Amino acid sequence: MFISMEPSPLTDKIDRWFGDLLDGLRAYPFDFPGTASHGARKSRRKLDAIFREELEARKKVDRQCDDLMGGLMQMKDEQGKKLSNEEVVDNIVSLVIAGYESTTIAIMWAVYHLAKSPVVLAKLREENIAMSKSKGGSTSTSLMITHTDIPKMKYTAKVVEETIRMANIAPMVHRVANRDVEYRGYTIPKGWAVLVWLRSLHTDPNYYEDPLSFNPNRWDEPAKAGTYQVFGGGPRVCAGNMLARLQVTIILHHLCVGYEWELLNPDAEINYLPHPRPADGAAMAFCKLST
Ligand code: HEM
Repeated sequence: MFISMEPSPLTDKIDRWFGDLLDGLRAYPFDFPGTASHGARKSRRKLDAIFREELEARKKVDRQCDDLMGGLMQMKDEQGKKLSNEEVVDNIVSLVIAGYESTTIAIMWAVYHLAKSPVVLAKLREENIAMSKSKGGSTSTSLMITHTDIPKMKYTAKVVEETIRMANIAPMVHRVANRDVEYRGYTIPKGWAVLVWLRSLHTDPNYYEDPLSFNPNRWDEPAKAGTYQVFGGGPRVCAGNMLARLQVTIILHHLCVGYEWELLNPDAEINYLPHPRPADGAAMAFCKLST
């Protein structure tokens, strides 16, 4: 998908290097052997080398592939200028981390919460089966949903939003104070790095009643201004936020119309860094829904 590689021992290594990179992203930035940050930098260099080698090989024989690297190689700005090698590689690494891991985790949490919330799942299934039938599908056969169907799936949208709130996939964002800022009697001096702890916003009972319960109905009303920043905010707000919502919606449609599932370890411990996920990776058993 990213560079059209078949699964191999090398792709396993690439997976591990991306894992190291993620570990370092949310760790203290201490760059000496044994730290997560040091490991992340080493793995980043290995990823760069692999992607650069592939890029140069493609350029040498003018090979065009229908994958992310191929798309980035073709991109031009308004002046017709293409991306440099470094920009192609940086974009691949960023998109895997920002756009692939994040959505995968959102989908995992959606399925996790639904497994624990049969009433919500039943309501979600009802809406999605009705949508499927209206398009000529049967109770257990989902059809392709399109951009005209999605705005009609009001309950599904609430399930997606509640999943993303609860998941806190990006528990914090990084900022630098561009002026002295007074906050609750403290001064944050200009130039200081700041961690904005988004997770605490989304789990604050002042803003979300019973914040740790999975309750899509809370989205009957929009969140209070400034209290919902799952995709960050300002000019650097997540570039893929609508795509992420779309991906979770589509996969939930197909899963809830066609399948049922259960968590194998519903009480598994949750790890919060670098991304929140159950310690067992959310092991589940799926089976096709009987008609
Ligand atoms: C549920 C899934 C996702 C979550 C929770 C998420 C969250 C975030 C957050 C919190 C930021 C930082 C924003 C800030 O600093 O204010 C961000 C940045 C970004 N995200 Fe996402 N994201 C998701 C999916 C995606 C997808 C699917 C893509 C693209 C395919 C994507 C691309 C990006 C990019 C390119 C940035 C950097 C934007 C910039 O610095 O200008 N994200 N995301």
